[in-house]
Amino acid sequence: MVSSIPVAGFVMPEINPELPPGGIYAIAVSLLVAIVVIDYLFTRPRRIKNLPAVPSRIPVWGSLSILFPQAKSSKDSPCSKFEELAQKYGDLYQVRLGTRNVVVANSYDSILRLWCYHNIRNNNSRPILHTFHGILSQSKVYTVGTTPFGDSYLRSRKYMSSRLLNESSNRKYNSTVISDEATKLIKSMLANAEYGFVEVDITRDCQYFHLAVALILTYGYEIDVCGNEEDKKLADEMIYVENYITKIRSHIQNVQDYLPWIIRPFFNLFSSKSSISKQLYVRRNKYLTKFQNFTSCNMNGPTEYVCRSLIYNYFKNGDQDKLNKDQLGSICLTMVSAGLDNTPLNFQYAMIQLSQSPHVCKTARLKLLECFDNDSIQAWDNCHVEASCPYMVAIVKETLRLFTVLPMCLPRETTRDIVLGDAVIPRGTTLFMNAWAGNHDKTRFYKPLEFIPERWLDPESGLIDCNTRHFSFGAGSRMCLGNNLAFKELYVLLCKFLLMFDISPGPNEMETLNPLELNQFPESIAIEPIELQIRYTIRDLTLSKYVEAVQ
Ligand code: HEM
Repeated sequence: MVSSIPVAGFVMPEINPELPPGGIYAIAVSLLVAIVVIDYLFTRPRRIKNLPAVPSRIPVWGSLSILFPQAKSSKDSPCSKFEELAQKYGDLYQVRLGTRNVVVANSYDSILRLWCYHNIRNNNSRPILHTFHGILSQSKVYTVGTTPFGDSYLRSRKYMSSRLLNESSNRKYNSTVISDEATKLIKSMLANAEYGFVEVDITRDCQYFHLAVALILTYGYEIDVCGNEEDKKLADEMIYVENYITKIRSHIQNVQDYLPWIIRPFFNLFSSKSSISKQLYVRRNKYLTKFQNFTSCNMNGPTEYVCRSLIYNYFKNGDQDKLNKDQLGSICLTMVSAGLDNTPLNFQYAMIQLSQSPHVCKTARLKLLECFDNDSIQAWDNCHVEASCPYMVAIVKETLRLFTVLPMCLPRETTRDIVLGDAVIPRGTTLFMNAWAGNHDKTRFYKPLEFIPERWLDPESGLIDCNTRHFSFGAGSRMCLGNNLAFKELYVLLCKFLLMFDISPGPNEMETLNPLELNQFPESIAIEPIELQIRYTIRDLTLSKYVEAVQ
């Protein structure tokens, strides 16, 4: 309603603050129409023909509610929500998340179709995400796993694989380091054992173990968390910072990554991520520089560990033409962050399962000892050389499958068109692997939520059945590069723990063994079980005396 007030010879219109209800509706409807039109013209991603689509009724937003608000229970975790949608739309479908059209694979077969076979080279990039690549990584040096496809990525991956992780000579050396560090971990448990047992949640000790291995291989730096208070503080700082960064960089937690750039500042206003991440990056740089300086200072009088380290050999061999300093930095970053949570969390979950499965422990021990003439000391000293016990390999595989520490894997981006039946998934499309759904696919895994190591063994030969796989390390051309190292760490730890201890439930009551229900952070990228103590009782006194005497 407009009235008139005479001012100095002319008439000014006055807006009546009390708009009639019709006016408010008119404004609301115009706004809505504007949003729909803008969405239609600018932000709506193009749907892929002939591929089932989850209906998207909310402009700009689409189905982002799958990732937001934050999950409170296992049912709200994104992998469960995506799996639920698969019951209606099939195991492979497209879903609109903000401005992105994401293709999600939710079964064993659909993951193989999209990540392996002839598509193996067509989906080998990572999407650029605003929170991680824009805000968190201010130095623009990413881990190998988060670097988009290109020359830099290829060089880093190749160098890391050949010089550090996968060639037979470094695999042999890595196994020796793993064995020594596993022995140190168990020695510290023996030292803490009162009345012949110790009750502990092993995750933190296992993080120290993994960190020690990673620092020796990368820098030749020997961290001593048991004997040196400064080193312990340093290890705790690294574990805290790396865990925090992993949590806030998640591709399934940051809805702003999927929204138009114009809306993002609004989300950032209510989020302290930006300022926290700046502090975390300063803290991370501090320890990375410390290790780099350590190796540089020891170039002229190197210890054996320094001599075998990645950094020492990079400078000694003059590899600057193969890899520039940023790419080397990217590998170092990967080494200190990748696996720091994943490996220990898997190991703790294996211990949770074994504490409830005395028959599995008994069989495992018998089978392991059989490989070493029933001599526990020989088994202790040599179990790292080769993964020669199929039953132990089966336990590791079953843990990785059932636990699925990264239930939504890491996101991918297609680098070429992918043809799937009548559908063409265009280049540049984001793909999500629901690894949880693939690893618990009933059509492939009998009783998928039960811990059955035998499922990995050929019933006739007793050897590992190579026709089945799991997706906990991802799949295809960007599959986890550290899978051999992580596997060996789990294998050696498992062998040594089973040789040394009887593993039984601790004081905590376990209401469930379902990893999703044990998870403290259902919305997070990784499954982190609530703290659970397990009882480790020394079973072989001769062996424990032998290990205590090891220098
Ligand atoms: C149990 C422990 C671990 C698990 C479950 C795990 C899992 C994963 C997963 C799911 C991916 C994404 C794969 C894909 O997109 O298909 C990945 C990537 C990667 N992981 Fe691991 N990881 C573990 C330990 C490690 C360790 C110890 C290292 C390094 C020493 C490592 C290095 C990498 C690298 C470099 C990539 C990126 C590969 C690429 O993008 O080319 N991981 N990991």
